[in-house]
Amino acid sequence: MFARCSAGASRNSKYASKRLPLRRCTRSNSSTSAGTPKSPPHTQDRSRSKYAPRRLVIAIFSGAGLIAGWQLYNIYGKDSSFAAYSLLSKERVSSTASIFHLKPEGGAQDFERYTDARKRGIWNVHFKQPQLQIVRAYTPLPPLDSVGGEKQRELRFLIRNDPHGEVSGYLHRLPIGAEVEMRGPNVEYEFNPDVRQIVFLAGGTGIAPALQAAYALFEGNKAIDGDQTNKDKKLHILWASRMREDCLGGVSDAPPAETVPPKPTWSGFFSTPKAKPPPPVSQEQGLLVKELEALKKKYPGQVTVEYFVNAEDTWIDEDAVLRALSRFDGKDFTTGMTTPQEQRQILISGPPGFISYLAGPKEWRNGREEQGSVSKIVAHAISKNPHNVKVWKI
Ligand SMILES: Cc1cc2nc3c(=O)[nH]c(=O)nc-3n(C[C@H](O)[C@H](O)[C@H](O)COP(=O)(O)OP(=O)(O)OC[C@H]3O[C@@H](n4cnc5c(N)ncnc54)[C@H](O)[C@@H]3O)c2cc1C
Repeated sequence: MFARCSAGASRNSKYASKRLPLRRCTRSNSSTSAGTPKSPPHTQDRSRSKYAPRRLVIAIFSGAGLIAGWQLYNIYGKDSSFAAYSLLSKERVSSTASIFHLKPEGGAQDFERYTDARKRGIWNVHFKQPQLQIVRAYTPLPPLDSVGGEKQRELRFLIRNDPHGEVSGYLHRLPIGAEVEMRGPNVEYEFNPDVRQIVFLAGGTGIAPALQAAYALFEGNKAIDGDQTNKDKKLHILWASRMREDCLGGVSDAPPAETVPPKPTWSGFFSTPKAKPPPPVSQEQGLLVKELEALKKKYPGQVTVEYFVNAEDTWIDEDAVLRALSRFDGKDFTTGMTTPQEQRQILISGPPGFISYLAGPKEWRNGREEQGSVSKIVAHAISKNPHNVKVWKI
């Protein structure tokens, strides 16, 4: 909507500036055309001198208006307008998802906005399906350490191919080199500088915001915090996938020694313990598992990951969230409820059903999507091991 307005505005101003000399030209032509009674020269001079100051004022105001309009368009309009990106490559992650690499076709200034968003928190961009004129949000993956130079100006996206989906299907059908229209960034969740420890519950492509969280947490305030403060930060990711192929070769990090508080003795009477076969470990690692492993190497002891695969009957349940909460209990947090809430956060990202299953649904109020109350698994886990923790559904 905004984009169309700004595109129109820029076109109009272009036309306006072209029309202006044309009008003047027509007027002067008509005054000299054959058959039209001519005014005596002295009358023409007088009327010219009479109108000259007014014309000058109009011209100055029009010019100033055009300049102001152009500045406003640059400041406000551009953020919501679509920019052209070209599709460089697609890397297959699994039978249903690929990582897309895109490069801006415009100048470097277009990319600065994304560099800033990366440091702030969780963000997305909109892709346009041009035939249907519909847009969908997608979450850029953070830049890889292994790439430098021009490649740092690429955007990467993990995109699931929904066989019946309008935009994801369109994107997956695009050939390499195709142009994609994108607008953004939309910063969805900005980290408070106080944040120290995060438990991230990710479902499916919700791993992309988890990787963004890692980047913003460790790299975002690096210059301000310094290396020592950065070393106190921790991120624990619980990633649930439908199939093992989505997280091939992923092995969960062991829970901390002092883990789940003992269950009430009666709990075993009412539920038969599920015997879960250990997941088959593949020597081969999926692309995203490699990225998570690289993060663990870069921040040893600070990043930990647990994998859950629905097809193997492993789920993020109350025990898993309780175990994750116990990772919060570092030396800085023994004071319990007195620590500021922003320091410890549980972030949840994935399809609406995943968020709803873990913490209750987000709610629509007055045409806006709001957080809704925190209930279900996450609320029960917090009540069993009380923490002053902020919960945010992404
Ligand atoms: C903030 C945000 C970030 C996101 N980031 C990512 C990301 O990084 N990667 C990613 O892959 N996705 C991401 N998504 C999801 C993405 O925006 C799209 O929702 C997703 O790709 C599906 O869009 P689509 O146009 O392909 O499917 P749609 O056309 O919207 O269809 C979605 C599903 O609904 C079904 N459907 C459509 N119409 C009907 C109907 N009338 N009756 C019954 N069923 C119907 C379709 O069959 C399909 O299965 C994100 C979403 C949000 C909100």
